[in-house]
Amino acid sequence: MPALALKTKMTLAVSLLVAGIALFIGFVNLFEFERYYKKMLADQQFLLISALVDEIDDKLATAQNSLVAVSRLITPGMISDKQEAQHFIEDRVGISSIFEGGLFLFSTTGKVITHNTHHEISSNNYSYRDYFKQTMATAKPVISEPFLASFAPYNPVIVFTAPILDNQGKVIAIFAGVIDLTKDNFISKLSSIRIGESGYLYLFNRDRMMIMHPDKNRIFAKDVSIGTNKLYDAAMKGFEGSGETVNSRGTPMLASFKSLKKSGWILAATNPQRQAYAPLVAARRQFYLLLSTVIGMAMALTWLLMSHLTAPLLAVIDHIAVMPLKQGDDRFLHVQTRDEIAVLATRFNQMIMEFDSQTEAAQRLAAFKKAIEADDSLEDVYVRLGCIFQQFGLRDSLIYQISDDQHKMRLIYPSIRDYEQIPGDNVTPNQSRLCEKQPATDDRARASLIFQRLCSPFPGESASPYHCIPIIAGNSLIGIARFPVNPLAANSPEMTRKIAQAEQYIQESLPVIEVKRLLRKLKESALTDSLTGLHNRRFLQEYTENLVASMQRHQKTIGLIMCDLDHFKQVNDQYGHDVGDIVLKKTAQTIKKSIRDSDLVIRFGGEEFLVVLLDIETGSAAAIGEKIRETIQKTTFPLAKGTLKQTISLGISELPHDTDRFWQSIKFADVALYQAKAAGRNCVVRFTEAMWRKT
Ligand SMILES: Nc1nc2c(ncn2[C@@H]2O[C@H](COP(=O)(O)OP(=O)(O)OP(=O)(O)O)[C@@H](O)[C@H]2O)c(=O)[nH]1
Repeated sequence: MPALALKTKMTLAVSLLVAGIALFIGFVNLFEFERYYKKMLADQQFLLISALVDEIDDKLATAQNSLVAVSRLITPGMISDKQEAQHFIEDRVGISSIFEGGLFLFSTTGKVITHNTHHEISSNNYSYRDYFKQTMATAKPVISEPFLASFAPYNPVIVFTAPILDNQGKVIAIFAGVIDLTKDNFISKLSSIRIGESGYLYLFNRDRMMIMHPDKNRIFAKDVSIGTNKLYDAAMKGFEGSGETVNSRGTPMLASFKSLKKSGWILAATNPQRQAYAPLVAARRQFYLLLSTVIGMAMALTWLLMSHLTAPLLAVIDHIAVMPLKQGDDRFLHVQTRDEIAVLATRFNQMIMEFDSQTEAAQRLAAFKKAIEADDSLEDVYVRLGCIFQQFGLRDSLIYQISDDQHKMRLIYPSIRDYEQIPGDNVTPNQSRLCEKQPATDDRARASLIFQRLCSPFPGESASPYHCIPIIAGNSLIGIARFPVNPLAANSPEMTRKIAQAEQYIQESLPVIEVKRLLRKLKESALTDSLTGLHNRRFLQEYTENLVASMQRHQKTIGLIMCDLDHFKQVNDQYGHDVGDIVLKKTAQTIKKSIRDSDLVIRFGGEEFLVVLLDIETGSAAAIGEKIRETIQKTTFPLAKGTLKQTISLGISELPHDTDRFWQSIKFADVALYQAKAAGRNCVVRFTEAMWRKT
């Protein structure tokens, strides 16, 4: 099925609706009208023949009564005197006009005594005729069935009889009047009556014989055989009324039947349905014409209306089609209507705004990712995350970093320098019930790491709860972001949205955080001596210079002590390398313990350690060196069997006293160490300029 426009669909729908309603109403009315019209027509037709039947019955009765009245004037003398009878009949002008077929006086034997016709019929005997027999038998007036006269021109006739009785009531003669059906009289007149254009009347008797018919040839015919005309058959059985039927010639007719009282004959009026119902056909045609006009107008009106109504919608469609070419405010829809199309336009505009805000959010997120990738340190990333949370409106958010062993958490945002008293710093994660890391033994437990719900405050914090988002890298909890919330609005849509945003930024940061963590670890391992855990020479190169420069800016004194175990080769040779390693580790720990935490100990070479003393009293480095030497000397190194004693030689220099150049100062300490070795080892030698000149 082809795709139809909304306008077409609506037009079709409305037209169908109008057509349906119009058809329903029209057909109901038309049906009622047709029913009423047909009934009215049938009733009228029946009324007409009823009136005619009454008239014919009246006429027959009048004719018969007139005949009987005249018959009473006939005397027995007239019956025996043919001459007198002849005069009597000829004088009966009035009755002759009714019985224009002739007046007859019959003897009781059926002989014609006299008559007033011009035919020679006196010798005929009519005792065989039914009307004669019946009159003689009943001594009552009779109207005969039609029959052909026995004299020329042998016309169809009806005979009325009136018996002439003697004093005893015995029939002594019969007076008869003949009605010639071919002549102009009240019966033959029926054939000239027309119903409408081609409807007509006919008269038939109970023998199915046609008495009167417009078609003269059918008079006396018995040509309506049983079954050819159902109403005709019904009339034979006594039906009186009107109805539709098909006549013996196969034409559908509206026919009415009514029988005459006097003779029992049946008068029929029949009218071809085609003609009788012609007004109905015209009405039906009018109806179809009207219906087509109404549907046509409905279609045209609907089309116009829909064109008007869908115009804004089409404008919306056109606008959307060229949307990719538009920019800025041009992308928004402006609809003047206040209907669903306006709602559609509003939703569309909202969608664009939503799209814009999402694009902006995506761009912000992309910019954020770029920024954190460029950040130097992990701390910078966390600080940037914290700033973003502030931008979302998540004020006073906190970000904790979890130690690798998962036992300590340290506040990393806001900077500890700004908020030193914030509770939670160095609180173990376990102390906050909901922030604790679940053991990642199975998938469910792992999933439980990704929770996001209200945290109870840490011990010592105010009672206000937090939303908590764990920061998880791999299977490890590496941080926790906490957002203080108003308990009443903890789960408000606004808060949920902000937390979801924070969650998204954390998720997007995770790869960068992870990479930076790995890099840091890598770097730390590169700067650390794996045997002793001390910083190595590379660390010295990368970091110490800055530190020393800062000290110099603040005019602080830095002491450098170069330490070297005495005869260490022998330890290796005598006890093996493993023991040598143990000695080195313990020496490192011993040196570290002998100085301040803020001082640095570097594994400078194989069995060589460089101690960098920060911010010392000028000239005090040698004393610290001496302290180290003494401590080493007193230290007992345990062996598998027995113990080992070890001494150490130390060379001292001071910055800026000896030189203001760091690496040169190290060199001076090394020169002093050389002097200590030369002096017999297990001693501390302070660098002097003379030593430098010697080398
Ligand atoms: N076990 C062990 N030995 C090391 C390590 N690094 C350097 N050494 C050894 O330290 C010894 C240093 O020997 P030397 O430079 O001859 O000096 P010394 O034997 O201490 O003698 P003096 O310094 O002159 O007192 C060498 O035998 C190195 O193999 C280490 O990491 N472990």
